[in-house]
Amino acid sequence: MNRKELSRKIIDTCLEMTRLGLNQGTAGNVSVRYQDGMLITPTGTPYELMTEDSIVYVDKNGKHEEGKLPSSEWHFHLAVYEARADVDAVVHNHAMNCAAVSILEKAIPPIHYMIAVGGTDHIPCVPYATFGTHKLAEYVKEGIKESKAILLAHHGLIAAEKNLDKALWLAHEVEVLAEWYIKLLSTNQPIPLLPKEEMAVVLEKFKSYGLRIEEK
Ligand SMILES: C[C@H](O)[C@@H](O)[C@@H](O)C(=O)COP(=O)(O)O
Ligand SMILES: [Zn+2]
Repeated sequence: MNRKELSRKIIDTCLEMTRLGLNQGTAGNVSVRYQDGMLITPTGTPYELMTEDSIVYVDKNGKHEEGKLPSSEWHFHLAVYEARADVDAVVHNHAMNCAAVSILEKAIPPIHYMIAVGGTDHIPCVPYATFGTHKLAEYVKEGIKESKAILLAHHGLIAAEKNLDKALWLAHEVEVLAEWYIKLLSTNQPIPLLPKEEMAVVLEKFKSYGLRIEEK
């Protein structure tokens, strides 16, 4: 895809993220790896007002093109691309249930085998740091090596995948897991978890299982 097509795809992903109920207002941001850096949504801009020209190129050193302001979270988007050569798209949101679990500063444990979507047996939660900081990017860089989906304490979710469709799919799956977890916590009952051995089996199976769509 050329830059214009990728920019359109970024905006469509943002709009779909809101349509799926995974975000609200101007929260969240989306990027794709591009040349030696990335294309990313602009800061503080309602998704429905974005055009292809609004999308900002940021190089691998964090230098952005003139006349445009990238998302305040450009540090952690770059950090994801540095940490993982296997992902080319990043979605960040403040989805209701993911944010709720992140406020508890909890990882989502193996309540259901779909927890394996991130590539490990839980969805980690990285420590809190102020939005838009190097500190937050440092935490993200470590966390994302463990799992393609991570919670940011007192903030929200990051999902990284090979393309935007897959990253959004992952974000949606994790929001469902987070909703189940919040419901389970509210029962005040002990929560049975899948054993490590079973999660190892599922994780192995997931290596050859994936979303069978290629991005258009
Ligand atoms: C304050 C921001 O909303 C922050 O939470 C950031 O993480 C976010 O989600 C949206 O910021 P940008 O509009 O700068 O991408
Ligand atoms: Zn945010």
